[in-house]
Amino acid sequence: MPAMIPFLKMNGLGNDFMVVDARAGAVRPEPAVIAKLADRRSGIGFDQFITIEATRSGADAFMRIDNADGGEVAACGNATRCVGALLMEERAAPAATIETRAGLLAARRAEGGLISVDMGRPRFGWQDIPLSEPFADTRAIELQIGPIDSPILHSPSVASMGNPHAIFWVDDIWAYDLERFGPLLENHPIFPERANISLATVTAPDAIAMRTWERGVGLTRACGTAACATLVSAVRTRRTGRAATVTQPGGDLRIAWAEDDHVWMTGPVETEFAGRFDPATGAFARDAEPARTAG
Ligand SMILES: N[C@@H](CCC[C@H](N)C(=O)O)C(=O)O
Repeated sequence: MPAMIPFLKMNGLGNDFMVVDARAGAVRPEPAVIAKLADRRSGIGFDQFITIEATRSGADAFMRIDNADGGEVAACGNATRCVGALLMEERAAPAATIETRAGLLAARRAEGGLISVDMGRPRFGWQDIPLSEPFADTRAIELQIGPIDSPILHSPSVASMGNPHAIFWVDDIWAYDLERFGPLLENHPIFPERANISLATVTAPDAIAMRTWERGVGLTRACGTAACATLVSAVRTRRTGRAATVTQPGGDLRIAWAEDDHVWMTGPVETEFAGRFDPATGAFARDAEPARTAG
């Protein structure tokens, strides 16, 4: 009989996660098993596999993030809210600190049952994104797809929120086949670690609409770090003020770039169901009981 490990299925604005508590003992499925579990037809179906691990850093826990393709990455805004909500609920505390590969992130409860996370400082240097060649100004880099004299998409802003983002400013975010252009841009040689690709438009000085092709995932209903990267890029290019509602297909996030350079993200979390899985094979079963936890 395989050792079946409990998991929660959670989401932040429809950006969904399989969340595993590995604080009592390591749980580290092979990338192929994560990809199998992420499959929306035959598996549980999710964008990221999230592992909560013990840490000695002083934070409440370490959060490991694997994309649906099984590749480990450093940052995930929506999952940080979910894990923050779980840790706060567990401790009946108003705040939690989460260690990630992108740094220590603080989560706290906000009005209306929402969760706020300090996503840290954005970075804009070409080596920070990273890009494969120097660019002095990353507010609009030389990158285009389509005919040279009439490009379809061009001159994205780039930023790192612990992970690489490129934001193409367009008039209509639905006028482009992101499923077709996303993979081309994600894997463009200018991005040596690949990149998350967003289309964004400013709808008011404090409102942005956007959608994202996530590295290692594909089209998502929402991406927290992309929303943060887009707001700071909008400020740098004088498109918006320092706080805005960012609307994605899954709903709204409130993003604010504080004067101390930290980016705050506020939004909902939801727990969908609980289950058990075998990390060696990817076999899984959904619990009959509804999950009783955060969100
Ligand atoms: N959904 C996330 C981002 C997850 C990681 C991303 N796909 C990457 O590869 O960097 C979010 O909410 O930020």
